[in-house]
Amino acid sequence: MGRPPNLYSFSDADLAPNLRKYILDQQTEAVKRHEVFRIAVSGGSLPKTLAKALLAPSSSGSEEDKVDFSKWEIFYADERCVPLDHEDSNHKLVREELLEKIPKEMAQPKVYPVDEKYLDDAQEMADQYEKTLVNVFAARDSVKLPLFDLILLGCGPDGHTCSLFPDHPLLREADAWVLSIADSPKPPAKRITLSLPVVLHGAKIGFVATGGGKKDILKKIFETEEGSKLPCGLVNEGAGEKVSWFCDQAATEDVSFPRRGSVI
Ligand SMILES: O=C1O[C@H](COP(=O)(O)O)[C@@H](O)[C@H](O)[C@H]1O
Repeated sequence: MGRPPNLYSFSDADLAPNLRKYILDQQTEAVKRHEVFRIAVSGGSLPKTLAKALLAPSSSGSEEDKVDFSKWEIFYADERCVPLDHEDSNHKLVREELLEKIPKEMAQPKVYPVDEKYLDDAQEMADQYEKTLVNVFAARDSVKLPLFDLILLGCGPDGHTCSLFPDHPLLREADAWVLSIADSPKPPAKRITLSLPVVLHGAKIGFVATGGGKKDILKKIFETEEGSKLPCGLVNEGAGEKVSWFCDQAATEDVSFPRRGSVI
C-alpha cells in the first residue's frame, strides 16, 4: 500500500459540515473533469448523515459550498432485492432521508435505482444494473471499470461494506462490475453489490461510521492484521490515500491515532 487512508474523528456537530466539504470538493473536481458528478451511495446508517451534510444551508454562500444537484448522477453501491418501496430498500431510505427533502425549487439529481422487474432473480438484477453502468460510463469512454467520482460507503459491525461480506467468495470476483449475492449473512439474503475492483477504482472513497456500535470493528480494521482482510480493510489496503473515513468520537474511541477533524 502507498499512503494510508485518512481517518477523521469529529465531534457530533462537526461531522456533517466536514463531510459536506469533502463531498463538495469532489463535486467541484468532477464537474471540472467531465461536467457531471457521479456518486455511488450505500444504505444503512449513511443516508441520514448524508442528508444532514447536504441539506444544511450553505455556511459561506460561496460557489464551493453550493450543492449543484443538476450535475449529480446517483447510483447505489449496493441494493437489496426488494421492491423500491419496501422498508429494506436502500433506495427507499435514500429517497426518504435525502431525495424527497431536496427543496422543489432546487435542481434535482438524476437517480439510478435498480429495476424492480428483476426482484426474483438477483443475478439478472445485477446484470441489468451493470448494463445501466455500461450505458452511462462506457458508452463515452469504453472503459474497463466505471470511474465513480465518489463512492460513499458504510461499515457494518462485522466489517462488511456494500454487500461484500467477510470471507465471501464475491470478494475474489475480478470481472463483473455488479455482483449478486443470494446468501447474505445480514438479511435480506438476496442483494446486488458493486464489486471490490469497482470500489477500489473510485476516484475517491468515503466511509461514514458513527456511534459506539462501530468502536470494536474500527479498532480491528485499523489495528489488526485480521481486520485488514475484512472487506472494509481490503478497501483501505487497495485504495490507500484515496480513502477517507468520517467518524464520530464514539466510533473512534479505541483507535490509537485517529486524526481529529482536519478536513476543513
Ligand atoms: O446492509 C448494509 O449494511 C451496510 C452497513 O450499514 P450500517 O447501518 O452499519 O451503516 C450498508 O453500508 C449497506 O449499504 C447495506 O446494504
